[in-house]
Amino acid sequence: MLQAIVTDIEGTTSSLSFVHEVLFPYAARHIEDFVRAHGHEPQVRRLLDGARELAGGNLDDAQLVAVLRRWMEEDRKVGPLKGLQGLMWEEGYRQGDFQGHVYEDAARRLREWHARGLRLYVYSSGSVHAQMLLFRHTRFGDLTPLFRGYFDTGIGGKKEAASYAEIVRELGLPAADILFLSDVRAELDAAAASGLRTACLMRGEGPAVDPGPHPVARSFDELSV
Ligand SMILES: CSCCC(=O)C(=O)COP(=O)(O)O
Ligand SMILES: [Mg+2]
Repeated sequence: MLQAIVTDIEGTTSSLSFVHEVLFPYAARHIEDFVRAHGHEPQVRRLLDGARELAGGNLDDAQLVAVLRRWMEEDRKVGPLKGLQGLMWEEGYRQGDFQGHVYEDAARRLREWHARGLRLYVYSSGSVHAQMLLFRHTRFGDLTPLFRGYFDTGIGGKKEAASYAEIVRELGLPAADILFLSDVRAELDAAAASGLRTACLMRGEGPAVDPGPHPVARSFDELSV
């Protein structure tokens, strides 16, 4: 029996264009000022040090900013970058520069599934902080009360079966009672390898994906839940 749903964000609950045309450019524009203004704060310093270590060099902050901008262009899913992006987006949400994009069908079905007692979780490469900000500031209001928990790459990469095995362990449910939703075939393959049910969201944005053996839905309305 289905007991829990774990959902991806970009391309699944939310549009690719919001992430790539609003969030990423906002962070790229603000990174330099952000590092100058907040680089001395322990949380930001830790993330910058983590990025410097990953970059493998003895870089000063200006060089590091250039590396972080390149990583954003390459859509690198690395923890320190994702952590810094979340902190920068916080200001954007607070100032009303943008709202978190969530498809209408996703907001409605998440509410319905929550009311039916299904346990809902998020698993995204964006930091947990960034995930909560997005769902807190939507045109449908604050959706964060719908979710029991949030996972980011701290638990492992989204294309690795071990990450889903760890999520199953944390949820304390049989893997077969958990449905994972994503628009990325490799993520769905990894979840299926750990025994989760899967469904591939194909919302018609971006290049068409080969869903392989995964059931396909064009919106949350087409999911058999
Ligand atoms: C958490 S909001 C921003 C999404 C993001 O930064 C990202 O990299 C998208 O990753 P996803 O795993 O949701 O495809
Ligand atoms: Mg996605």
